[in-house]
This record gives sequence, structure tokens and C-alpha cells, in this order.
Amino acid sequence: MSQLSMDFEAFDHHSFITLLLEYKRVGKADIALAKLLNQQGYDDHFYVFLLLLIAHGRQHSCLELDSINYQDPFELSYAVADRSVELSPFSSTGIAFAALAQHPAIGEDKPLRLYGNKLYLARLANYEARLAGHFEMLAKADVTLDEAKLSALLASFFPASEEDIDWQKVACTLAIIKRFCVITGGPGTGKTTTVTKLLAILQSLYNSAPLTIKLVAPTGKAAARLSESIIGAKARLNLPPALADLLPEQAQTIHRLLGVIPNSVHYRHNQDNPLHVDVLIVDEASMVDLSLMAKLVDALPKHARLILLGDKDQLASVDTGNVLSDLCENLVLGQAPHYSQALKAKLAELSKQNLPESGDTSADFMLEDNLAFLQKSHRFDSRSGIGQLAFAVNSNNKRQLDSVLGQGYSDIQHHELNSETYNALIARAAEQYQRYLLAIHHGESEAIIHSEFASYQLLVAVREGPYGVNELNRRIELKLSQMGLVQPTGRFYVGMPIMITQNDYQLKLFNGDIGIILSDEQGELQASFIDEQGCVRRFYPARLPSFDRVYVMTIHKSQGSEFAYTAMILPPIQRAQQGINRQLIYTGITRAKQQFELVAQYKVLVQGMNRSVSRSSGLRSRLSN
Ligand SMILES: Nc1ncnc2c1ncn2[C@@H]1O[C@H](COP(=O)(O)OP(=O)(O)OP(=O)(O)O)[C@@H](O)[C@H]1O
Repeated sequence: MSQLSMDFEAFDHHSFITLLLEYKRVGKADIALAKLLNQQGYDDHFYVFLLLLIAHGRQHSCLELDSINYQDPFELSYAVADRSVELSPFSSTGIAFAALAQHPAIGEDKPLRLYGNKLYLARLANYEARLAGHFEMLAKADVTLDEAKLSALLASFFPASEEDIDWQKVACTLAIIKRFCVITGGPGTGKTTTVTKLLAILQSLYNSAPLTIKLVAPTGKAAARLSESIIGAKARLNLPPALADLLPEQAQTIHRLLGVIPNSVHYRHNQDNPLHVDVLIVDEASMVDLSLMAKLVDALPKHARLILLGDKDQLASVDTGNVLSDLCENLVLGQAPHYSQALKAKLAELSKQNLPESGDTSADFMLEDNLAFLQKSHRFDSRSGIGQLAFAVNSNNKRQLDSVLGQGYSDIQHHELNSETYNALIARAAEQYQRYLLAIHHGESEAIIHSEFASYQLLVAVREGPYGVNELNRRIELKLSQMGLVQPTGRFYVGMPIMITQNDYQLKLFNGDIGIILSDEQGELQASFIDEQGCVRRFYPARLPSFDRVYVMTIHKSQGSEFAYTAMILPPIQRAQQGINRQLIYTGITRAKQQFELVAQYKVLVQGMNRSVSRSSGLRSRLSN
């Protein structure tokens, strides 16, 4: 009997749910919640709600009802060997939208929402709708400024370039003439340089009443890096001191800007108590999840400008959503954005940049004219393997990948994974870590110890197994101990590097913060951290929230950080499965500033780069005409 022609009444729901639990497709809490939402027992709606909860667990903002695979909705065929097992509990090959829309759990003030063919948990639908509303309002807001002065300032900050089109100048112009702008680009494409020029131009335009500018990033590490880059970019611009003083140098985390309220999901700043800011710059915007972005934009005062910076091709945020890549979905490497004719005319007039005719100018996405795309890397030139490798992976270009790997660039190494290269990787990691451990031994400052530690990082794709965080941490620790560099006795020891894995708003220690265990003058162990302002903070280890050892870090956790020397290991083909994808590999490669080492099977690299992941969301359709 085929699954879809079977008698629905005869279907054994209890056995099917046991199967879902056994193969870890759902948890008991999901079943209980789906039952609560659907008081009518195990019918098709119950299973749709279960699929929604699974989608939510995978950080999708919603469940796309059109894309449910009614033959095998829970992907059991991958796991269940017994071919006689029914793979689908559905009574038909489609769900009736009209009946679903009438469901008592769906609607305004109900726990679930329908938006077109997308089903949401109400909370996420609210965030998405609010965010789309704000973006639309910002995109439509008029900006009045002295255009002649702007044109002159643009000419002085962007001297004529050899390029046909100076896309940094385009991005800067766009961000000035619009209240909302997204500037996306890969590593070293000049996002920070562009933003620094844009802030200098804005302050020059509004010099009678200088603007209040805030710089934020999602993590302390990313905020520290932004401060460093802005300071560098300011120095390179050689601005008159009076103007330089009007440009901020210190970035902070989004949480700190919004004002955390301990034990609450709300922030001190919100729609009713907006931020004191005229221009808000958000760096590493790809890491900002839907709810945080919605809360941040809620807290903007009506007149403020918003500029999002980030790399659209990196991994999405840890939590639900995909905001940056949703907004940038239409941007294609090697192509110019699809701007309206009106915008092109304005850009030609103000910045003297004549943009190419793009085939499709009838794009219906409301924010098309608010996107700037920087594609030329100034950090990695044609002699750099890191930039070429990142580009090959990001564009899924196998021929270029082969050429990059075959050319013997001095800044990249690729070793096919086997037991020899695995052990050599561990030995090299221990050799690299020797530097910060010797700095501790020689009584160097905490700033030096932290900076030595941060100059190298081994990244992994998975947590468990021989290629995962836990086992590699253990092996590197053992190696360092055999070299006499650490004495891992007890829960903490001098030199142990840790990463906080849970936010502690009281201590102001956040997920991803990195500390090193040191011994103080009295010989007591202390965990030493450096905050985004560069200040040392120490805690007794017993007070720390949960943490992991961090000789090794997952690629997910490395987002927002960069390391002079980055090593990355991917599991072999039989373990690689679905977890390895293009965004993951690209994010890992682009953490490297000077040296990149990859230990991976070539076929895993090719297979992973071929698999692009995206998250379901309705943000783009809410912003479409
Ligand atoms: N137009 C340009 N011409 C020459 N060099 C440039 C240009 N723009 C940026 N650079 C240089 O390229 C490097 C990277 O620039 P920047 O830090 O602004 O890029 P980014 O996109 O913010 O990088 P990331 O976010 O990856 O750190 C800097 O050394 C900067 O001086």
C-alpha cells in the first residue's frame, strides 16, 4: 500500500511519533507543544505544527508551507533502513490553506500566524513585521542636504581612481543620501574605510550641529575589532584635528548600547525610550538575529540614520533569522546592483559615477536602492591565496579552487586529511600556542598574552568525534602538557584558555568572550579577559558562567573574529554529511588575515562548497511591492 493512498484512520500515530523521537527528529517538548497548539489530536495540522517547531529549532523564521515534502516530511528516509516503514503521517499531499487559516491557534492574538504561504510562531512574525515596517519607513524617508557641498566633499575624499567605477564612493554617496543603507562586501573590501569617510563627510555637512554617532557590533570581539579598524582608517585619512575629534573611535556591543536589564528579554532602550543617536553603524550585521535587529531598530529615534555593514555570504546569525542575507539576496558576485534609473542619475550627478545599465531595473524589492556592494578586496591582492580561495569557495568555482590549491601560494596550505596530517596539525597548533604560554611564563602583560593567544586559532566544523572541538581540545592540551607548557591538573590551570558559552548580564561576560587563566600576585587563579575597550577584567574562576576550553573553536563561534594564522579542519566524507556547507567554509577561510591552513579531504571541500544553505523568512516578501 502506498503511503499516500493509505487509510488515514488506520495510520498508527503513536508508533510514528515514537519513530520521530527515536531518530531525534523531534523532542518530547515539541510533541507536547504541538499537541497544545492542536487540540484536535494527531491530524495533519498537528504534523504541520511539529514541522514549524522543527523549522524554528533550525533557526528558520517560519515554515514555508509550499516546500513541505509530503512524501517524507521528517527526512526519515535518510535514517530508516526498513523500507516498509511509513515515512509520512499526512493524509494527503497538500495542506488546505483555507482550513489552516481557520485553525483556532492561528490568527491575530493567537500563538501562530499565517503570512501568505508561511507559518510563524507569533513572536517571530511580530519581529519580522516590525522590522520590515521600520526598514520600509527608513527607505522611504527623505534626506535633505546641501548637494553641491556633498559633491565637493565626495570629490575630495575620493580622488579619481583607476577603476571604471569607484564602488566605495558609490556606497558612501548612497549612505549619505539615504536614511538607511546596507554596505556589504567580503573581507578587506573597504567597508570600514568607506564608513569612516562617510562619517567624516556627514560631520562636515552638518558641522553647525555635529551628529551623535554610535558604532556597534554583535559581540565584544567584533566591537573591539571595529574600534581598531576605525582608529586605523581615521589615521590613514589624515583628517583635520577638529573633524577627526567628531568621529567616534570606540565601538560597543549592541547589548551594551541597548542597555541590558538582568533576567529580562527587554532592553532599557526601546520605542518608548529611544537611543540618543543620529547615526547608528552596525558592523558584522550578518551575525545579528531577527529579534535583536528588530529591538535595535525599534529603539532608533525617528530621525536617525542606520547603516548596516557586513559580509552577506558568511554564516547566518546563531539565533533565528537571516536578516542581512535576506536583504542582499539579489546581489551577485561579479555583477552591479540593480539600481533604479533615478538613483543612477543621482549617483552620476553627485559622485560622477556612471553605473552600467543593468538588465533588470524593474526589481520590486523596496530596498534595492539602499544596498551597496563592495567586491574588490584591498587586503588580499592577486598574489594572496587567502583571497583567491575565499572567492573560489564563495562563487562555488571548482576550476578556480583547483587552480588556487595547485599554485603554491605562500599564505595558504592544504593538506589532505589522514592520520599523519591530523597529528601534524595538532603538533603545529601546540607549537603556535607555545608563544602565549611562554609570554605567561616570562611575566608579560595581559594585553600581550591575549594578543599572542589570538594570533592563532584552530577552527573546526563539528563538536563531537575525533574532528570535533572536544577531542581536539583534549589532544592539544595533552600535547602542551607533554611539552611541559601547561599542567592540566584540576578544573583550572595556568594558561588554560576558555570561552564563555552563556551570557551573564550581572558579570557582563558574554557568550564568545575569551579568557585565559592566570595566577595573580598571591598565586590565586584568576580568569583574565580583555573587554572591547581594551581594559583587563579578572574573575575568580568559581564565579564564571558556563565555559569551554578553547584551544579549538567552532567556525560558528569564530564569526566576528580574525586571526593572523587560522587553521581549519573538516571531518572526512563519511562524517561530513549536511553540516558542511559553503557559508561555513567561506566563514572559516575569511577569519585568516595572513596565513590559512586547511586540513580536509578535497572531496569534502568540493561537496561542502557546492551546498549553499539559506533560512526561510518572509522579510523580503514583506518588503516587496
Ligand atoms: N580604496 C582603497 N584603496 C587602497 N586601499 C584600500 C582601499 N580601501 C581600503 N583599503 C585598505 O584595505 C584594507 C581593508 O580595508 P577595511 O578595513 O576598510 O576593509 P573591511 O571591509 O572593513 O575589512 P574587514 O571587515 O574584513 O576587516 C585596509 O588596509 C585599507 O587601508
